[in-house]
Amino acid sequence: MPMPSTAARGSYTRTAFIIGTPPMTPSSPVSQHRTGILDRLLHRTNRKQMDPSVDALAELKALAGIITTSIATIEASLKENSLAYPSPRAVPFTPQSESGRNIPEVQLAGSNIVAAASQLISIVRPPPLTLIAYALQFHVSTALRIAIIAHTAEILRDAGAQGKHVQDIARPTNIDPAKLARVLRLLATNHVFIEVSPDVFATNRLSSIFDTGKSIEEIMAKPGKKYEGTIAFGALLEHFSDDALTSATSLPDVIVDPRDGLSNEPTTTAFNRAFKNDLPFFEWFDLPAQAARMARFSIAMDGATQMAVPDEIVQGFNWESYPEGSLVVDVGGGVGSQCLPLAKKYPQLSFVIQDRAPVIQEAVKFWSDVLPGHYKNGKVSLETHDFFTPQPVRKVSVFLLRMIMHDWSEEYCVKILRILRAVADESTKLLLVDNIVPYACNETQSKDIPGAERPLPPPPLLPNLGHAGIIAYYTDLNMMTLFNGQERTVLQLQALMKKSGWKLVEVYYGNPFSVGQSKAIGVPA
Ligand SMILES: C[S@@+](CC[C@H](N)C(=O)[O-])C[C@H]1O[C@@H](n2cnc3c(N)ncnc32)[C@H](O)[C@@H]1O
Repeated sequence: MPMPSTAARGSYTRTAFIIGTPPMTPSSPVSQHRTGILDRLLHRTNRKQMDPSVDALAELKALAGIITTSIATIEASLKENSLAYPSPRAVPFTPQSESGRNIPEVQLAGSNIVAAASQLISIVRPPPLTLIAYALQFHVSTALRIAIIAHTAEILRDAGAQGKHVQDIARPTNIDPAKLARVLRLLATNHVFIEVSPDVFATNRLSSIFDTGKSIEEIMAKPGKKYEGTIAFGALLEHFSDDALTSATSLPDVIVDPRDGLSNEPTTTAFNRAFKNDLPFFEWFDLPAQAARMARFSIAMDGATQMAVPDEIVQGFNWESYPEGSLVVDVGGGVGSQCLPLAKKYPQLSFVIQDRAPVIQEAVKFWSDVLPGHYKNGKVSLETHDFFTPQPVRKVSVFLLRMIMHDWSEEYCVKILRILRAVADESTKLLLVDNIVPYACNETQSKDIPGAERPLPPPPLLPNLGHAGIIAYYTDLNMMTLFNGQERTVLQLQALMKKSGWKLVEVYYGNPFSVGQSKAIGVPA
């Protein structure tokens, strides 16, 4: 057995020191025991490293090669399209200013780079540090929320590249400047904001995303109305870093609970445990005490739509084939923001947007504002409807359900889909828009479903493109946390449709960075 190197032992000792454990002395029994464990671990590692098929340097070179080739692809494609790649310092972020990044081959090359770079980091950084960084990642989430509720992006908007001293950033909200500086420094270290000089921060492309465009005076004058009338991506980030993060802290306890861990009910979730209630998440939103959260969530869903690749909802489905008067029913449609690009691009379509009463109230405001003509002339109807009760609309061309299946466990999804199947005509299509999560390994069982087979990325990248698609795996656990729901694989979607009287006929994954916009198309079985 080869012995562990002293360098390796040294790095372990240094790590122990960093995380607050007393440094080990070679003579102490505790240190001998720990070193023994470490030795065994290292022996295993060394054995693996001696395996000729696991050559870390070759892997690093292959990953670096993928990055270099991908950058060359981006450069050539941008030149051909006479577009620029958005600089991380170009502010503000707008979906329109992303045209360079949105060219399909640039997206693909970009996703290869993200996958390769994060895989490369996982090889290069000492393993204990990588795991510590993962375990402490929740601080990035809390720091984001603090920066948002301190209105930092708005305060820094006009300061440009020079930035502002943290004393001035903290003043409007009376936050302790020393604490805010530490929060912003963590974010700047993650490339959100720039620390221009000690304690002086400037906004950048990433932080400008949660700038509402309002003045700090306007925000402070109307507390609780910050997101009204804006592209409110901050509302989405706040939902994640508040409702979801608080709930997620209870997930480990719920999973090991002998009763709740085996339940798929929407009332036994980590969210229920963390917020001490037994209501499904959306019913809890209806409580008067949660009105602000509920309003924030509706706005968040709209923000998610507006920041997505423009018109992603339009892609991967044959909308243009539907004649005048064809009816799209958006089931659990929220305020209906995903129907807006469809209504604009396909004026022949009519829409019924169904949701719970409080959401429909928000939807009335939304449509009166964004497309009042459609709302007044009945091209868009807004309807309070519980999707667990019989569907009132007939002669439906498309049942659209975006980010609905992922909120529910299988039993509930089957109920929702059977109700729609009961009123479907032969030509009715079921359009499920959600994340479709690939396995982290190669999978060939779904290859006969049109659109499901995808080219494998170049080795040694993971078959699911690793970090390039990580958000779907985060949202999968988010769904488990809040609803006992889940993001599904293509095979799981196929099974779901089969159980509820539909047949999965086509899948569209969308662009490699797509979030929640993949499509599974069903027809009556
Ligand atoms: C994740 S949001 C998606 C909203 C919208 N489809 C979108 O993509 O923006 C889920 C929606 O389901 C709605 N919902 C939850 N339970 C419902 C029910 N029983 N009947 C109708 N809508 C419901 C919620 O109010 C919420 O608007």
